[in-house]
Amino acid sequence: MVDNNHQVKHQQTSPEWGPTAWTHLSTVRTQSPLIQCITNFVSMDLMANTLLSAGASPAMIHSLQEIPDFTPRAAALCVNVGTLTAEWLPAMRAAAEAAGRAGKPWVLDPVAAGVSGFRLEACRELVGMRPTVVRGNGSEILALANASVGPSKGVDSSHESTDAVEAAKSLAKSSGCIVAVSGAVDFVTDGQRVVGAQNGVAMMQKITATGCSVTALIAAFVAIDPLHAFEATATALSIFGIAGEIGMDMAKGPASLRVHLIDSLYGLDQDTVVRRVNIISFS
Ligand SMILES: Nc1ncnc2c1ncn2[C@@H]1O[C@H](COP(=O)(O)OP(=O)(O)OP(=O)(O)O)[C@@H](O)[C@H]1O
Ligand SMILES: Cc1ncsc1CCO
Ligand SMILES: [Mg+2]
Repeated sequence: MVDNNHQVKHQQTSPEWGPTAWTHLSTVRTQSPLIQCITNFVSMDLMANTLLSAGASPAMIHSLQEIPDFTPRAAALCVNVGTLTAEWLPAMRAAAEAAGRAGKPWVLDPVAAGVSGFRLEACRELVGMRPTVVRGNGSEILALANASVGPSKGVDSSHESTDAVEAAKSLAKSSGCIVAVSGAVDFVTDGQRVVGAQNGVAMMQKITATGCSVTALIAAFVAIDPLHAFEATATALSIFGIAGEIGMDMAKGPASLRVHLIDSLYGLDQDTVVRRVNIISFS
């Protein structure tokens, strides 16, 4: 499907993705799903504001003591290991378990999965608890799929997303999760099907926590369409990318893109979404 020169073969476009993406976004706006986020200190602000501007309701609630009461009431859970410590891991486990028991979807962001044995083991344990979706950058998905700690740039990717498509497929097959790899093309796979969302701008990589934030947006989309997690993951990635594209027209650099991205996500209308969604199938 993707050869060594990163040339994608057997592409197929589907006219249904635009209307599906609009249905997902407008349903998030009308239902305003409550999304529990256990996330890193860097991403809390952008993640919460991304969810709010999309119409969802974020709650950064991470204490172990509150999980039994709170997690079953959330529409979905987002777990992000960006600033992981041994003290935070029990809350992540407990929330994942509580979401699973309540039948609520949950999404894992395996930030910097390959930088240490501690982090890799924690991520692999969480993947074993069967998140609905795992979303990482190329290096993170490769580290998880290969169970390898290796030289890396930390939280940033040193791989293209195309480098990790086969790893994503094998991780999806072995875990039973939907796996998404972000980058110039955001790939989504269930182990069989692969689609690529081709929206977004490169400058989004220069804003910390855009990846974390799109993972939370995936949680919101999956919350309102849990039976179609594959599709909801692809449309969330595409919508976030479109917000970045429109935001970029007004931005002077990363700081102003961060502001305009949020404003653009808030202001997206049906015509713009249907016209700009660029998701293709590889089969
Ligand atoms: N070259 C690119 N062109 C277009 N969009 C991109 C590009 N690189 C990244 N993006 C977009 O930027 C967002 C973040 O993706 P990225 O792969 O940088 O995540 P990440 O490394 O996990 O980020 P972080 O850890 O800072 O949250 C995604 O929406 C992705 O589609
Ligand atoms: C920069 C950074 N360090 C730990 S988490 C995080 C946010 C992007 O993943
Ligand atoms: Mg990340």
